[in-house]
Amino acid sequence: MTNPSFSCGRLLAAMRQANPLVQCITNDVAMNIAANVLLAAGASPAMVSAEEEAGEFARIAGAVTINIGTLWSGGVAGMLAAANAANGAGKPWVLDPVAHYATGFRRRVVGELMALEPTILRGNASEIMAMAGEATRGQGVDSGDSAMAAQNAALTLARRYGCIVAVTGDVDFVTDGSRSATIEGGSPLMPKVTALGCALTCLVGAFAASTPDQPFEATIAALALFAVSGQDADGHARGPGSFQPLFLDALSALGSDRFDAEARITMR
Ligand SMILES: Nc1ncnc2c1ncn2[C@@H]1O[C@H](COP(=O)(O)OP(=O)(O)O)[C@@H](O)[C@H]1O
Ligand SMILES: Cc1ncsc1CCOP(=O)(O)O
Ligand SMILES: [Mg+2]
Repeated sequence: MTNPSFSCGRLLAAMRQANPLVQCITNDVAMNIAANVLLAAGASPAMVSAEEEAGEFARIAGAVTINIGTLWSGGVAGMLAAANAANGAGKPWVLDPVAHYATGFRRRVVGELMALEPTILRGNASEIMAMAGEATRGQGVDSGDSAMAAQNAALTLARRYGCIVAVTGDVDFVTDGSRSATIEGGSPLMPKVTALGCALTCLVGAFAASTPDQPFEATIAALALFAVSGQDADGHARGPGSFQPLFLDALSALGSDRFDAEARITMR
């Protein structure tokens, strides 16, 4: 167990300097908070999902993120077009398989998207465990499992699909199948604010866009930024309602030096 050999503060500074354009194909619940999270952190979000333009836009974006939270049949072609275009242009893309275990439609679409080999898969513990074929206690979009319990599933998926897997919860876990890291921090109020996980998936896209050669490190930095900012907001929040604006303020206020000092990352 060691400290990371890279600086999250430097990755944050690089991301802010690049102000990367991130194409977010996300769900109807997450649209607003995800865009605000990216703006507060220092990236440039664009919610572009229609079949007619999703592929064309992916070629000019720095990264694409795809989230199936409010899946409907008319949305699938745009997701596939964006993922294919990202692959064709050598851009990283991130998949968030929200509640994929709940219905056959979701399972089928996630299967089609996984076949296109996302750079990074980000889900809560129940989603990651179910994707590896394990029994879970997830209920709809909410996890019923701890991220610690999902570590083996994350390793299995990273090796099977050759991607980075990020599983979030009270403690986050990131792996590329050989290297792994845990990230501590955050707040118990975070799962009480809807779509924060979806917003985090978009933020992973922002870091991957500015550091495309290091998707493992980029993913850790994004999760650590949420962990430190969540902890900062928790100290002042009175509940989930006041937490959300405090969290946006904390994301934008965090400087690189304090980020490096406060991030609790352990390489395993
Ligand atoms: N009990 C908790 N304590 C601290 N942070 C948490 C807790 N649960 C979730 N988080 C944080 O909330 C964010 C969203 O994660 P999660 O709730 O697992 O995703 P989702 O919203 O997709 O279910 C992550 O940054 C995660 O670390
Ligand atoms: C409530 C809800 N219903 C469909 S998507 C969604 C948001 C889920 O957000 P998260 O996965 O970040 O909890
Ligand atoms: Mg989620």
